[in-house]
Amino acid sequence: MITIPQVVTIAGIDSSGGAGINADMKTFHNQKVCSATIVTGLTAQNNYGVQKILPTNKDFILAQFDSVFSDLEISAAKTGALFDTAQVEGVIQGLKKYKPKHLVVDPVMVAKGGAILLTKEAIDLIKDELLPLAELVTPNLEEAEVMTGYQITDENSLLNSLHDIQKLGAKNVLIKGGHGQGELVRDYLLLTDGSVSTYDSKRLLTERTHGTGDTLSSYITAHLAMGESLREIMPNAKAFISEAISKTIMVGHGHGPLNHWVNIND
Ligand SMILES: Nc1ncnc2c1ncn2[C@@H]1O[C@H](COP(=O)(O)OP(=O)(O)O)[C@@H](O)[C@H]1O
Ligand SMILES: Cc1ncc(COP(=O)(O)OP(=O)(O)O)c(N)n1
Repeated sequence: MITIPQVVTIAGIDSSGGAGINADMKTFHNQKVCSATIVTGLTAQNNYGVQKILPTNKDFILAQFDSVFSDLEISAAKTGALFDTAQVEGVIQGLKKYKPKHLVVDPVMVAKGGAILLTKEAIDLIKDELLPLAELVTPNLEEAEVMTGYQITDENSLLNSLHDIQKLGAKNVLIKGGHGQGELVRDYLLLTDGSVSTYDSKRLLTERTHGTGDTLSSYITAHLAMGESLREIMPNAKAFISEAISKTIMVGHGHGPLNHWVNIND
């Protein structure tokens, strides 16, 4: 008998397969954890952008929580696109009921093409009630600015943002630097003990970065389920995302998807 860590992604489906639940499941499979899904919405989406959104209703979200948690031994969960207050409420209720050991909140707000994946009202609910449940929250630079209400213009304001987001209740905070400038992409991690670590990688000059945030947060979730610490996970997570971006697969146009086959036979 083989025992495999079991995780769940609570997020939206991307019809083109590059982001959302689709990217999460490919990453989980790559990292050899077994993934369940709680679908918060469907998107008619491709690498040009998001054409249409159909959120799932709250009762159906709760029904999926009951189905998944009454059967599987879920040791880690992650959230992605949550769309509106009804979906966020359902997710908070489900998480409070089943209390997964590890929770990563990826506060997805806007897709690469500019489509809004979270309403303003829902952002407040996430800040007030979802972040206090999170072991880790993983905003990109714009999401961090929305959460704090001020702009990140330099190292100082970035460090302040890490601490201010932690004050909202998330135990650990990772601000991702993909949308920044310069030759290096720097991610900043603030841990519960107050220490800040930075993780650099070469900025890969490509538009084909659809689903980078989902892939990073699901990689981290998979390794939390395996019992690793964030300090152990982060260097490997950065190496994985760089590989998945650099070994380009030519699928679709615009912001094409990542290569989730990298290192699969290791
Ligand atoms: N062009 C790039 N080259 C290398 N790494 C990148 C690049 N863009 C994003 N990343 C990495 O991908 C992860 C997701 O970052 P980011 O793009 O900021 O998030 P999101 O997809 O949520 O907007 C981070 O670890 C970041 O460092
Ligand atoms: C259904 C769905 N969920 C999330 C996203 C955004 O994915 P993310 O990895 O944060 O970033 P992009 O690089 O794809 O914007 C999405 N597009 N669709």
